[in-house]
Amino acid sequence: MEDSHSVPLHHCHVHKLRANLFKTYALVHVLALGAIFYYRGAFFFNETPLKPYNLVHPFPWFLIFAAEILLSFLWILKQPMYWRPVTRTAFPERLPKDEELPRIDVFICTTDPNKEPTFEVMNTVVSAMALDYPGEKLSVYLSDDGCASVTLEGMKEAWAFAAWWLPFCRRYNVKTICPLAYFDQPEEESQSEEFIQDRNAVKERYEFFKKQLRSKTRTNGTNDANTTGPPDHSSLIQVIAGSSSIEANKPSTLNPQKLEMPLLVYVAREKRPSHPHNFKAGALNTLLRVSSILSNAPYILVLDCDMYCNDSISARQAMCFHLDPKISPTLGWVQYPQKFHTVNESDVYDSEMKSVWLVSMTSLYADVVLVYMVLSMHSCIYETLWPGSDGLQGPVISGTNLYVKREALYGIPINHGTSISSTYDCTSGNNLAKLKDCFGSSNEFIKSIGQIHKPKAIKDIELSSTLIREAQFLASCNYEKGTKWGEQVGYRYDSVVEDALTGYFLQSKGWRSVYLNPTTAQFLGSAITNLNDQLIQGTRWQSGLLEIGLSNNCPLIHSPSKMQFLHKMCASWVVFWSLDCLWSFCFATIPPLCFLYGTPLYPKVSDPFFLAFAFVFASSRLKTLNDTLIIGRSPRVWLNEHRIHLIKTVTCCVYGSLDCMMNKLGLRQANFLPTNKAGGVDENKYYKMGKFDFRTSHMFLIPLVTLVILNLACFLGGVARVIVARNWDAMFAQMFLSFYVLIMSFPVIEGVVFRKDDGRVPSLATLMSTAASLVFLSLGYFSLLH
Ligand SMILES: O=c1ccn([C@@H]2O[C@H](COP(=O)(O)OP(=O)(O)O[C@H]3O[C@H](CO)[C@@H](O)[C@H](O)[C@H]3O)[C@@H](O)[C@H]2O)c(=O)[nH]1
Ligand SMILES: [Mn+2]
Repeated sequence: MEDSHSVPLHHCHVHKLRANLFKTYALVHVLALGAIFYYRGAFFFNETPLKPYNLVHPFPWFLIFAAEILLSFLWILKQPMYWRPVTRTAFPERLPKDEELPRIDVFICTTDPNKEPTFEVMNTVVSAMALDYPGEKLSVYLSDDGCASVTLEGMKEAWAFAAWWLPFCRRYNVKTICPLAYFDQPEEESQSEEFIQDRNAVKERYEFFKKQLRSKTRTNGTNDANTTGPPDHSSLIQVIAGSSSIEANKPSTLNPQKLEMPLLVYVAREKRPSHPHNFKAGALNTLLRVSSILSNAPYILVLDCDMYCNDSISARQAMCFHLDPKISPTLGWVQYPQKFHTVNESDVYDSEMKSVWLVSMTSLYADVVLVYMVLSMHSCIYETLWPGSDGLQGPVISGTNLYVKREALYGIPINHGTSISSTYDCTSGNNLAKLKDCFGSSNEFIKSIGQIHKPKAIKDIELSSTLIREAQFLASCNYEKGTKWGEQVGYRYDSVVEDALTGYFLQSKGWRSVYLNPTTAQFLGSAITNLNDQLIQGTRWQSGLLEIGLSNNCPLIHSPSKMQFLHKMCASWVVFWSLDCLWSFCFATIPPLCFLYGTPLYPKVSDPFFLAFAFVFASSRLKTLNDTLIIGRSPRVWLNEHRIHLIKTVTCCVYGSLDCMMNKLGLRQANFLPTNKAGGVDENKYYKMGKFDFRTSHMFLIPLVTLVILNLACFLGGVARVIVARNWDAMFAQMFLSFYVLIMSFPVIEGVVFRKDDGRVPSLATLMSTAASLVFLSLGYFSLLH
């Protein structure tokens, strides 16, 4: 052990030059911001107004100024994200021997077999079992919130297939450990005879596995009582174990002497209509408790059912950080990015979320800044959020793909370190009573806390009926009553983005995290490739984030907090993201209306202030284009990312904020509608063609189409007016912006006017939006021309 620690297990590279370049760039933009504020402010204070002030109504000027101030405030909040960019590398080959590695529990959540196809979910399960980690130290738990028999049956099939798959992966050092992904790849050539034979045998077994699952889904997938009515069932926990029949026909080469299979456990917690079940957070907390009495690993890999382990090394990479004595006392989690295997080149919905995970650190020297000031409704978020926050105190929990420390989730204060077993000793009655108030009444659970770091061989667990009964008790819906689960212990319940809430809460307690983005994608998921689900998901996120922002958990005011001020700023920007809709609505309506009615809002081309706007516009466009090209994407991808952000800002941000307000006022209950991963051929056909699929609710279409029609009308009318009045100098900025907006909105215009297929914007939505834009036009007429 001594030896293995003399060389570092990981390396952290700080990009100082880039940070400095970025700061310089930001400074120039702040100066431009100052110029713009002066230009706007002078309107209210200057006795002899500069041109074109005498032409302008104070009301739109005031609104646009307010929008710019809000925008600048939000922009400032996120700046620290770029001040210390870092890149990390792990050296798993330097880890101590396998015997010295800690145990890992894998938690996978699924909820609805109709939306989350069982075969794909089981591929996630098998891929997690196949991680390159000692089998006796790995346990995989699946939480099935749907309590569907097809899922339980699927688990048994998965175990049986894993008994073939794992030895195959180990023997031939297979890197792509998800069977679905592996067998989708072209077959490797020039392999040994033995390999080819084994691969064919495993492939045959895989086809059988697939057939079994598909037929089970057809026969009982949708007929389950629990997937139709409200959930009402007791808890069901089963340790999946193989039978000897699966060994039949297995080639002897795939029967190694020393292969331990990981423990595999199916958990469906109790659900009753009268009890809130707190969605995924509730499911994860149940898994925390159930696993504590079975395997009780100190580290937990959390996965969504739609995210499989693509490569085998992630567990060892993560341990390079968790086992580094320098950082491990405060290290809460190691976060990997979410990458997707279902995205295509054009990726019209930016399903890949390039801005969050992908944009390479090499482009961190610049950012979108004042573009917001001039660029009507575009919220072009090309930032590198997670890599950047790693340079502060670490990325927030991002739902899936993280190796988190069990202690951190239990709310155990940092620095207990070695004394955890004595602090959580339940032999003293007084102590025990206190612990029960916090963690609930299970003695077994409380005993397990003190034993987190004690070695425990999973195979030694005596899977007695008493233990299973205890696990069922831990998974019952009354267990958390009167305890601190969901408030101080486990994942938090007060937001549907439980990941961000829990992450910020832990960071405020002093836990730190790291972001690891190795070249080979460690996890791959199925991205949402239809507009409707994108908008539903976006609305849920915005509602959940604002819920955090407007509560005591808001990172900016939460106290006491061990978050640095700069980190608090960035976290606050994330939770107030939905406020983008306020300024974007102003920008989407006021400049075009003023253009139509001949009211200039921006400096003349000949005015030096014009330069400030023009500089910001051009430099930020070039910067974001550069970001896209650097990660190897085409300019078309850049355009698409703008477009989808435009759409989401005027839909998800608006409805997310409304949803949050209604939750707060008690008019609505929080809801976590899982996204549909079953996307049929028909649903994906437009995505594959690189076209938008407007088959979504009118609620989403109307604000979007209204704004586009309004901008189109204003552009046409405004240009006519400029031609007549010959004031292009004063109106150039607005004319250019309207034109830019139209280019950006082209898919919507196409969906309204040109498309004839079923993915077009329905006529009713167009009609209602036209009526709404007429209202805006008349409002503009009365306020600007009267
Ligand atoms: O009542 C529920 C609802 C959802 N889930 C599971 O939660 C996961 C995420 O749900 P999904 O429909 O895939 O939502 P996404 O919007 O894709 O999830 C993102 O956003 C969530 C927060 O809203 C995070 O928890 C996720 O990790 C993150 O990937 C899935 O495995 C679901 O099966 C449950 O277990 N119980
Ligand atoms: Mn998902």
